[in-house]
Amino acid sequence: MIVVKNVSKYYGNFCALNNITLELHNGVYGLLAPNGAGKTTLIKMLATLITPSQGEIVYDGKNIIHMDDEFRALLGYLPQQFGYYNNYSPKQYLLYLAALKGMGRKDSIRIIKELLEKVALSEVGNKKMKKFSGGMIQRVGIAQALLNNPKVLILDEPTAGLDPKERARFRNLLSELARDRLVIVSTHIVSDVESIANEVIMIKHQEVLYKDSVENICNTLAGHVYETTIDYGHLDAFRNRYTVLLEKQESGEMNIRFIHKGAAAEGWLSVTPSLEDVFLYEYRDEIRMEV
Ligand SMILES: Nc1ncnc2c1ncn2[C@@H]1O[C@H](COP(=O)(O)OP(=O)(O)OP(=O)(O)O)[C@@H](O)[C@H]1O
Repeated sequence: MIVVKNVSKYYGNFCALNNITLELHNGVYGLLAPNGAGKTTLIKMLATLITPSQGEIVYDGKNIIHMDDEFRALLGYLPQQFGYYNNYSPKQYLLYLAALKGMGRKDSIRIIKELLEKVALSEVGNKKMKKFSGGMIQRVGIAQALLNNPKVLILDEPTAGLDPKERARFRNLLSELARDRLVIVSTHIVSDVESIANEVIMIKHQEVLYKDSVENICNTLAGHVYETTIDYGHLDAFRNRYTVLLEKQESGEMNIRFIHKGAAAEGWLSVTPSLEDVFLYEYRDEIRMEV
């Protein structure tokens, strides 16, 4: 079990994370927030690549910084951009990394064979990676993070650049991997974690906004999400009055999904909130700034 205890991180005077406290057990945790919210900062602290300015992170009661190599032996980490050699095959690359980790050659060959099967790359194990798709490269990245059969697997934006089919395959792989370990996946894409995360952690204004099941997070908007159809001409007024989540034009009219916390008007259909609704609502200011 990992406990993040009152952790803050400053870059100079800039506070990237403020007083974060989290308890993490086996299973998949989705770390979900827009770009710049501090996901990578938290993940790098969990991977001992940077140290908290305040507070501490403990694994089974021991500070992970003091554990040093003992913690890194338990850790598998896939950074946002991982370095690999185009001219290597997955087998060559993984053998090279295994040697760096001090693993014996015979064991490495056996483990790499199993890992390539797990990430469905056995057939291309000897092919140079320069012809691989983004999804295939990410699967090599996961294989390298699994080399030491880690108890804690941390993946930073692992689905960036993947197409929907590769994303789906990736989700299935993650659920399987989380059966007997703690998996933390950071993403700004709701659908990456919605169906597989046991809990979703959302960060806002440098603090933990939610750490809960998808269902409970969705329930924070229960009774407040509606759909309706309006004339195109009323759109601006509607946008000014309500928090619009989605707009879809259909035969000259606008289908709108929106939030309202007061009484409903006639013609509004109350709908079940989704995680996407919560994401769009909670990060509406950040998202507007990005557009
Ligand atoms: N080394 C650094 N020095 C100064 N500021 C930094 C540093 N690293 C990150 N930041 C700032 O801290 C904030 C959080 O960054 P972080 O990379 O953790 O966010 P993120 O949620 O992972 O976003 P992204 O997915 O874009 O990396 C951002 O405002 C970023 O500009």
